[in-house]
Amino acid sequence: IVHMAQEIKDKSEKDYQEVYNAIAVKLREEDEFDGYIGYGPVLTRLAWHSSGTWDKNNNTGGSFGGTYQFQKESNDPSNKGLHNGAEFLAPIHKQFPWLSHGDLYTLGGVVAIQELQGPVIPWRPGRVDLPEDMTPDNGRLPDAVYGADYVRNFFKRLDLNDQEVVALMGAHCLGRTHLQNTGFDGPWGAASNTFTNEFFLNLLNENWKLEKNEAKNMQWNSPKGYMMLPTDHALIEDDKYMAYVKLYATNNDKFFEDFAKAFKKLLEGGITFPQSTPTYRFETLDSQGL
Ligand code: HEM
Ligand SMILES: CCOC(=O)c1cnc2ccccc2c1N
Repeated sequence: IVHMAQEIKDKSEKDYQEVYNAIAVKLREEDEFDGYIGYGPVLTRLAWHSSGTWDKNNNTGGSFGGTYQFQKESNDPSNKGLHNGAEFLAPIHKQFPWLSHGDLYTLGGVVAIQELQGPVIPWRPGRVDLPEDMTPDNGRLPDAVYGADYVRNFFKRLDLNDQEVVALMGAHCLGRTHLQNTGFDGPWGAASNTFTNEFFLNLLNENWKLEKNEAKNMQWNSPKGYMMLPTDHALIEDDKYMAYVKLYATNNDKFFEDFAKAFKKLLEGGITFPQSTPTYRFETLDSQGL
């Protein structure tokens, strides 16, 4: 299967910046969601989950077709809680009906990272909605209970290497686990809505203890009230991953640079863009003085 992005001839950078701003203003205004964490983290996870179904071996799934809009995908147990992000974006789709669902879900993640003071994520439009029968099967997203070998093997399907995997996992600086969504919980003074390299500093500096949580899942907890999933902790159990954890803990610019590249690659997996498709680097509200 080839997913050729369509050339959007009648929309300019200004039009897409207008969509960016509409999402960003709504994000700024609706700040009370999830105990004042806001919608940034769940929008980031929605962009990742709508892209993370891709299988490079047969080019099925991925962000192109916007199939998260169909219940077969949004009801995947792996997607529990993400309806909050989709409901947040629904009015944006009404306001800009010309934007495909795939472009909407991925753009939502770009706005979230940038408005939470993360790096600029270059983004290209042209994803085309696919019919419901093209929705990938459930079960393509990763479980949290396994170790480094599982993580490495899982991300091979998304064509992502060790360095890209560690950079991407840095997005776990945002938001929190919710027991009713995934069976993981956290004593949550630590939940953050600012994009930093803190995830890597925590991994290296906290005193982690493996404990069974209220849902009978094992997770790593620290006396200061932080938590890590087993797949998070795996990054300091494996020498190759550990090297990148140390790099990003000590070099925030390098983390931002590598995260931006890897997140773009994740959001574009499986898509062929025509030469003529522009790459947009959006302004944040702050940088526009808005
Ligand atoms: C091995 C790979 C991964 C696993 C097993 C994993 C697992 C999880 C789990 C269990 C949660 C808690 C969800 C909840 O309870 O509501 C979570 C949250 C989150 N994940 Fe991941 N994740 C992975 C990779 C990623 C990647 C690659 C990104 C983005 C680049 C990401 C972004 C997020 C964000 C932003 C949240 C917070 C969501 C919120 O606060 O509602 N994760 N993840
Ligand atoms: C920087 C403080 O946050 C963390 O160390 C951290 C670690 N793993 C997570 C895994 C899933 C969701 C949120 C997570 C999270 N917020």
